[in-house]
Parts: sequence; structure tokens; C-alpha cells
Amino acid sequence: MESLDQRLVSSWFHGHSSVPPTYVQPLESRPGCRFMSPSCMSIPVIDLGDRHNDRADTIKHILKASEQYGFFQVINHRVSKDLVEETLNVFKEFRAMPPKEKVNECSKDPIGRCKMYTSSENYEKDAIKYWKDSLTHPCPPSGEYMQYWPDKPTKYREVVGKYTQEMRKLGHEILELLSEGLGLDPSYFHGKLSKNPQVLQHHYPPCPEPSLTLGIAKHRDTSIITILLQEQDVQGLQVLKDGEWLRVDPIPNAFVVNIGLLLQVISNGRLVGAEHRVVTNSTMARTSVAYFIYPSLKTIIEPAQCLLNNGTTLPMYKSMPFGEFRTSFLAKFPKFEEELRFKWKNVNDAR
Ligand SMILES: O=C(O)CCC(=O)C(=O)O
Ligand SMILES: [Fe+2]
Repeated sequence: MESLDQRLVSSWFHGHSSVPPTYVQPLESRPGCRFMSPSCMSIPVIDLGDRHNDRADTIKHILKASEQYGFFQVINHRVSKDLVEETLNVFKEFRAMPPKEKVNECSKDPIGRCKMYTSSENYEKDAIKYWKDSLTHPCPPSGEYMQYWPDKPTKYREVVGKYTQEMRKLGHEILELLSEGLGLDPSYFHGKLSKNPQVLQHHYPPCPEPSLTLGIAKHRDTSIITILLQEQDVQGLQVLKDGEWLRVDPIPNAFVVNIGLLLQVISNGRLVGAEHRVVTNSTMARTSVAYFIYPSLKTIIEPAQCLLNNGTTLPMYKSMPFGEFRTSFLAKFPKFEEELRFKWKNVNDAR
């Protein structure tokens, strides 16, 4: 059997003028133009540094974007441009290392929380594979697990350590705005709900037949929110809005933020954990870095009590510890969200 370093798309794609049959998506999943919106349509942009707007305005905009799209970009976020560049560079240096070395650098954690994989986390189960390689590890503020992170390139731990601390601050700032908008305490997400952040870097090599493949299948994130850094000049991310795929084009010095399924549940369905996917292209490799805000495994995920107005509003979702949520999501995807929903026949049945 092939080893992981041999399976990585980046190890073998050179010199292929067509994609192997196992990478050809069924017709209905292919990234055709049929459902593509005009490129003038885009997700909202939230200016976090806008001194002309007051906080109430920013909250109004961010809430509207989260209700209508579940996706937005943030600009003027105060994360240093140099640090963002250094982070992308360190991941690109990682991506250029020999395959065996990459896999070795990600295989130090005895229980596999720091790891590399190709296609998806479920490679064996993926009947059709995805055109990407990924590297992931926890990045809690305590610094725990850092000894299992890659230590090549030499600056990896220093740079990714600083970057994930900045993401934590930015994540809290965004969650404070969303909390205030929803009517929750501004610090609602500061404790166990954001205790287990995870970083996930994707490398999508150029693909000889982009119209037949996908980098990531249509999915929702199982996070509270996700903050994504995408390379300038390489398009790939798309979000499903009203039945059409909308491109999320990179804009300078911005992060893409999306609402995860957990926040959809906590907000009792008010905010949308939107479906998204990644398409490939034939000329340029693409790197993206996702920072997921996750709770600790025992944290109960359920609609926030204070949004149920003392029992006068029905909860739309069942309660579940995050650990169980993750396991069920992976086992039952894509039907999980449906199962999580209460199906009240009428209001009186519920009481
Ligand atoms: O690479 C991207 O642009 C998106 C990645 C993503 O959706 C994910 O990691 O969940
Ligand atoms: Fe995602």
C-alpha cells in the first residue's frame, strides 16, 4: 500500500495532463458555470477600523451579513500585514519541503491531533478524492501541543504561534460584536466555547482538469466561527447563496470569516452556517490557512437560553456535548444538520 507521503497530491501531480479517475467528481458536484453568480456579486465586507461608523453600526452590518450570507470579509482588523505575509511564507516553505519530511514533521503527536492528510480526513472513505493536501493541529493559547507542531521550516513554531494568538484576539473581537448583536453577554464565547482552536492549512496544487475536480466538497464548518486567510491572486473558495455559487475573491489585507454550525445552533438558527466548497485551477497552487474556533469536547452545544425568551421561543436544535456533535457530524454528514433539528409539529406539541 502507498504511504501517505506518496499519496499526497503534491507528490505526484507533476507531469499529469489529466486527473486520475478517482479524482473525477460526479456530474452534479462538478464546478460548472451553471450555478455561478456574476463576479460582481460578492459577500459583504466589514470594516473593523471604521472610525466614522459607531460600534452600533458595525454590529448591525456584521449581524446582517451573518444572517443573510453566513460569510463576510473583514478589513482594517489590526493584524500586522508582516505577520500575515510571514505566516503565508512559512506555510509555502512547508509546502515546498520533500514529501517524507513534511509527513515526518507532522507525525510527532502520539494521538494524532497534529497531522497531515490528503483529500479529506476520511481518505479511505472518500470514494472520490479531493485535490488537496492539508496539515492541521490544535493551537490553544496555553501553548500546549506546540511540542508536536512541525519545527521545520525553522520559524514555523514562532510564526504560527504568533499568528494563532492574533487570530484568537480577532476571533474574540468578532464574537463580541456578534454576541452584542444577538443580545448575549459580550463575553459569551470567551470561556470554554472557544477553548480548543485548531489551525488547518490547505495546499491545492494546480490541477490539469479543474472542471472535473474539487479541492473541498460542499460543507459547513463545525466551528463557532472560522477565520480564513487566503492567498492574494488565487481564487478558489465559493459559497452557496440562494442556490447559486458565489465566488469569494481575495481582497487585499482581508480575512474571510464564516459562521459555523455551532453558532447557527447557539443563535437558534438566526445566523447561517453557510455551505461552501473549493474549486481548483490549472495554473497556480493555492494556500489557505483556516483558524477554527472550537469549544472543549464536553461543552454542551444548544440554543442560548436567553434567546429562548424564558421558554416562549422554541429551541430549533437539540442539545449535545461538542464531542458527540463532532463524531455524529462526521458519521452522518451531510444529513446531520437535519437530524439535529427539532421537528415541532405545532407549538402546543412542544410544551
Ligand atoms: O481553502 C479554503 O478556501 C476553504 C477551506 C475550508 O472551507 C475549510 O477548511 O473548512
Ligand atoms: Fe470550511
